[in-house]
Amino acid sequence: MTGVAKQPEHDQQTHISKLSLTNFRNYATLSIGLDPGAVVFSGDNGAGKTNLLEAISLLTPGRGLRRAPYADVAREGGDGGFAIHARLDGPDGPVEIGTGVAGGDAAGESGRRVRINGAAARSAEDMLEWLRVVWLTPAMDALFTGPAADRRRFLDRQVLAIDPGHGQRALDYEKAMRGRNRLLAEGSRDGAWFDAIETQMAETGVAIAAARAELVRLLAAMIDRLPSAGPFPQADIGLSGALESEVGTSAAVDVEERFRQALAEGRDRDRAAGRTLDGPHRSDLVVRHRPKAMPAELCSTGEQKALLVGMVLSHARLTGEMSGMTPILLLDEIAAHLDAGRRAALFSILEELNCQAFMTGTDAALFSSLKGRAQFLTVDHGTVGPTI
Ligand SMILES: Nc1ncnc2c1ncn2[C@@H]1O[C@H](COP(=O)(O)OP(=O)(O)OP(=O)(O)O)[C@@H](O)[C@H]1O
Repeated sequence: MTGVAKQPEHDQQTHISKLSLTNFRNYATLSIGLDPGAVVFSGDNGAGKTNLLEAISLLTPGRGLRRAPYADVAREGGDGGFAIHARLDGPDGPVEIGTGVAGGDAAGESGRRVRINGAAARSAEDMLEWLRVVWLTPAMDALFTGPAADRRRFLDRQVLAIDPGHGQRALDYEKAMRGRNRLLAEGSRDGAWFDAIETQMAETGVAIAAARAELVRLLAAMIDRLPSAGPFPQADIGLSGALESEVGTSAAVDVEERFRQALAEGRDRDRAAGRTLDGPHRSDLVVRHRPKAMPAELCSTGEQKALLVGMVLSHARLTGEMSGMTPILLLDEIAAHLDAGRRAALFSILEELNCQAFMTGTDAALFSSLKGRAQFLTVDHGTVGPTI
């Protein structure tokens, strides 16, 4: 344990009141005070707006919203390390979270450190006891049309927000599967090794499928709460994986046994393919635009964006309800993709969610309806100050 008090258990807003960066991307040093509610970062292309959101996204486990190697995150010309420090203000008083990679850690890949109130955290997952962060970036615009791996990642990040053990489960499954793939590539016929690995894969794989199926069930119910003729359309969501559909109808032990048998029976086929062909690493998130009764990938760019915003806002609501912590939202380049009506609708939903929401854009004017209701900051190549 970290030796710090547990998370607050009531639904109240936690917000970042101060963010400090050292050698992070294009920031040598930065320290800014932040308001609760909406915060708008505006500035030219390449000024460092997304970098600020990325820093905040690294206050959760994982590689942040760009999924960048730490060596890329550390400032060019620095000592190879970086640090992010946030002061959180919430119902239980201030909490200090620090994370980063020490300078001189050549590859920067040995893992970043996390400190909570000055004490070393056991793992990055400990940060989830204090804050939840939900993001939407332009890179996600291709979520419905891009590779299934991106949708699985999107899904798993959402599961993580309601079930912090999911990250470890996914790592354990990956590790076991890589072991099996190595055996397949070697042409091994060592039945005992295969049996041991496949038992592990069945156990972790079914747990992953069950967690995803539960998330989809909860998220679907939350999406149903979006107004039916609103600016962010309702979506029908489901999972394509066989395991995910089985876990809803059979006992986990039976599904586990069937998956273990399927893996054992599929050894020859997988040996020929050179990799494991069945399992939760192949399943997909299937999304349909409900009002149009159409697969999301066939919808227009704007329709896909509106669907995505609806799903992300529903996920934020779900995270708040499940964790008891109102999540912090990161909405990169959000205004550019939404018409004035949808922007206004988004801003009022953010107010209703009562969350701290960071939004970026090159043009602060797109956020002018938030004047007096948001903090406006101008980002200028390594510095951040109030927008005049
Ligand atoms: N490791 C690094 N060290 C120094 N500078 C970096 C590093 N990584 C990225 N940058 C710089 O950060 C800037 C990009 O910042 P960012 O992506 O936050 O811009 P932005 O304001 O969101 O721009 P846009 O409006 O174009 O999306 C670029 O100038 C890039 O060269």
